[in-house]
Amino acid sequence: MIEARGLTKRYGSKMAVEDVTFTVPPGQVTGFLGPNGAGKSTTMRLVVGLDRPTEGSVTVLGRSYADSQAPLATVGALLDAKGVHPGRSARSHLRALAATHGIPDKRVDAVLEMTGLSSVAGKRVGGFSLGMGQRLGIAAALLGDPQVLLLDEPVNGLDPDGVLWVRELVRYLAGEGRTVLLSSHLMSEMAQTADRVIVLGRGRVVADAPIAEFISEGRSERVTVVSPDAARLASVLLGPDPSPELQIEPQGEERFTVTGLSAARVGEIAAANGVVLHELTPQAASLEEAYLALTRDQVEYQAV
Ligand SMILES: Nc1ncnc2c1ncn2[C@@H]1O[C@H](COP(=O)(O)OP(=O)(O)OP(=O)(O)O)[C@@H](O)[C@H]1O
Repeated sequence: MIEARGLTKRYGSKMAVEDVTFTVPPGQVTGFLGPNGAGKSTTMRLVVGLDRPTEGSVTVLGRSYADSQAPLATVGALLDAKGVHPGRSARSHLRALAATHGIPDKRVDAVLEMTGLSSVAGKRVGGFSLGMGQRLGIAAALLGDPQVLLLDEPVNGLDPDGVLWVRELVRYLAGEGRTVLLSSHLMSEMAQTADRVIVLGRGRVVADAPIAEFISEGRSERVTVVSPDAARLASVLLGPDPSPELQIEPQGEERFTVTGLSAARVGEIAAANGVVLHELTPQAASLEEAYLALTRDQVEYQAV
């Protein structure tokens, strides 16, 4: 469990994180989302004590990280995969890290195996691809067999197999009762990995909810309709006095989308009016749509 209460971090006049309060529960994967510069990395650094909050507090398993007796066994973090000496091998990097934290060498071999790096463990890290570097960062995060994992953009640079591997790994770890906080800009991946999401915008929490609730909130159902009699059906659906929630967007001569009516209702109205339907497809809202709608006004660096 991670608990942030009124967490605030100012760099000079720049407010990176402002009055952030959230709980990351154990046994689940929590996605951490937000536009560039929203404050995700700063928050993660505050969790592991790499930075001190200007105000507020954050605890991991009920204690501040600085008070932790065995920090690597409490929190495993992937925050910057580049912080490794390029001349060292993957194994010697992990062994050095293990030695300074009193972790036995056999755990190094176990995490090399878990992250698929056993065959390249003796190679210089400087020659690693971006994806191999990410795997090594994840191996280091797992070294202390931690109860809490913080992974900042873990799938960055991974190929599709690697992305799937991270998804299965974090789901497995959460299934064991661990706390997992994961940031990513890949929304489709996040939708398949996370149980809940916390969204930051300009340093503040703008959403904190189970993923299904976050996706469905405030978004009405959308239905794609294809009919050889599309124009007539559209005007029947609208009726003489259309409600403001009902929207019809033409997409060519025979196709349109309806917002504000269920697929069942559209089908019933079509049947009652003798309109032939070739397609009637409810469109599920996506995490990406929900995220973009929420963060439209929260973007710090916007292209003009
Ligand atoms: N050491 C620092 N000194 C000054 N400003 C900083 C520092 N670290 C972060 N910031 C600023 O704080 C804000 C939040 O940055 P942060 O890196 O936490 O965002 P982020 O959500 O992780 O973004 P990204 O998705 O781009 O990684 C940004 O405006 C950033 O420029």
